[in-house]
Amino acid sequence: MIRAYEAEAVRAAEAPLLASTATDELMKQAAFAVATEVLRELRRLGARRSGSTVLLLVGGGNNGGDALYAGGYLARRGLQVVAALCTDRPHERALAAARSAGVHVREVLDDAGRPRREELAVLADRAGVWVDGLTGIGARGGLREPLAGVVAALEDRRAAMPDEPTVVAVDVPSGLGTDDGTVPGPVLRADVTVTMGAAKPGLLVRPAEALAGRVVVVDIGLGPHLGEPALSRLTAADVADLLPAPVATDHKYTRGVLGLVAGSTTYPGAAVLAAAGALRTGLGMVRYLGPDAVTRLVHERFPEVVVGSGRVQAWALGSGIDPADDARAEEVRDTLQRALDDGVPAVLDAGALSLAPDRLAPTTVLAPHAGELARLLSARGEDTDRADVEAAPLAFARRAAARTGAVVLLKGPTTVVAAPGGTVLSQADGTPWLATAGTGDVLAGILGALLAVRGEDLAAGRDPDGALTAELAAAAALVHGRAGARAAGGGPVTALQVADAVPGVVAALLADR
Ligand SMILES: NC(=O)C1=CN([C@@H]2O[C@H](COP(=O)(O)OP(=O)(O)OC[C@H]3O[C@@H](n4cnc5c(N)ncnc54)[C@H](OP(=O)(O)O)[C@@H]3O)[C@@H](O)[C@H]2O)[C@@H](O)CC1
Ligand SMILES: Nc1ncnc2c1ncn2[C@@H]1O[C@H](COP(=O)(O)OP(=O)(O)O)[C@@H](O)[C@H]1O
Ligand SMILES: [K+]
Repeated sequence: MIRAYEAEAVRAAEAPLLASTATDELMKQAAFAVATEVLRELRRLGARRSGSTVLLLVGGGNNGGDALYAGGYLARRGLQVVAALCTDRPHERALAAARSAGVHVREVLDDAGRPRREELAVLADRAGVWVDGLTGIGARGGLREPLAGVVAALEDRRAAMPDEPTVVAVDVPSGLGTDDGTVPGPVLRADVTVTMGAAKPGLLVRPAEALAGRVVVVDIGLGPHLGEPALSRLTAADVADLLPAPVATDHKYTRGVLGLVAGSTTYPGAAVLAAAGALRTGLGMVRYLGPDAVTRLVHERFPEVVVGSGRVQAWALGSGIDPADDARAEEVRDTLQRALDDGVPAVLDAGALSLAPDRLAPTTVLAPHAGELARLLSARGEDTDRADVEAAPLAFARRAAARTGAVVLLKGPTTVVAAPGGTVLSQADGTPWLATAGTGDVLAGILGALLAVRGEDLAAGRDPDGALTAELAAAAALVHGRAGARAAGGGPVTALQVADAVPGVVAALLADR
């Protein structure tokens, strides 16, 4: 599990260590890790960069201090290091250490405190690696001047350079929304982010995540002082522990039955895709409820699907259902109401999202994409649209979970899962090739199967804050993403191929357990 902590939690965890260690000891550890990554990047880039300069971009806080100490280590290793001071109050001890190690120091603000763009451009052009120590977790809101101007100038320069420099961010790319994952203004995009003590939420959710590059977490001993994470990301090992592996004494009813209300004469394929997702994930049985024509189509592909109602451990509702189709809408509403009354978990996709009552259960999963989430909240009196949700998916997933009392799985290039009890997870296991019609239906099936298989642990009030439900939703996103990547193999993929790749993904996850 990768755990991410907000700035305040990291600060609180640092406090006892700062009190008990020598002056700047933690900062030097952080700086050493930054220097190590710079050297690794230079090695990776090879001879082309070996003679090149390292440029330190130094702001006025401890983040700049990290960069200066790192520059000192690099200068002692024989590298050409230049520090561009973008502040009139650099960290004094770190600056002295950098100078005595041979770092060349340049002030790049004029007397009025504005960036000297030309001087900055010359320094930027000469350097193969930029170390971003402008701001870290101490920054509040979007970057102010002069740092906003410094970043804008550097981004302009980078765009004009034939050979882009490698940017190594200290702790977080400067300007990024560390806690909320937003991009509130100019941000210096990084290739590598060396982050101290623990990951930060903004490094694991979009749109900020996309500007952080490869994230390296440096252990500076905060572990025992950190509490509950603000956000987590499941790894393959975590998902393997959540997955349904049958045992010798199992039979189809002990493994879990999923009830599927999906597909319509307008969108018949959605039923096939959701059934495929569920069956390929592995469960006891799928019971399908839908129009005859759709049932025939499902049976052509999957004769093992059982038709008609009966006892189930979970429901998957809504894929390919038009809420304007009154008869089907009523069927979804009735089924959902019974599930809520009986404490049976359910995943609501597509058409079911707009049919959900105001309050749901923590074992109900809403699975919208950004546009659907905006509609869901708008129907509950909020004035939002898709662009708002895409700019702050973490905040919107949390808000929707709090508003509905359900777990919310917000789909996108990174999938954010928020539970009403506060658990938040984010998964980025897929490929952009998944952006094709029908893959969401497959995901609903995969998640439905996981809810059915773990139905006993979720039944009637057993997951009151939605924490397990949220983990299963995140696990479904990981399995779906990996299946997409595996099936695509670097090229196009269809939704049914994604489902067909799921057994291989499940087998690989279980084999590594
Ligand atoms: N403590 C330690 O020993 C350890 C600390 N560590 C490191 O310290 C970092 C935290 O350091 P920090 O608390 O000094 O804050 P930091 O991120 O440098 O920002 C403050 C500077 O930014 C400025 N600024 C603020 N907001 C701004 C804005 N919107 N736009 C523009 N400027 C803005 C602010 O200016 P001011 O508001 O004072 O005018 C001030 O100059 C952390 O990320 C990690 O790298 C680790 O090495 C572990 C050991
Ligand atoms: N750019 C992307 N990168 C990775 N995964 C994506 C991307 N775009 C969409 N996906 C994934 O593909 C699926 C699309 O689901 P959805 O929007 O419901 O499509 P549909 O309704 O056509 O089935 C989701 O699981 C989503 O996370
Ligand atoms: K930084």
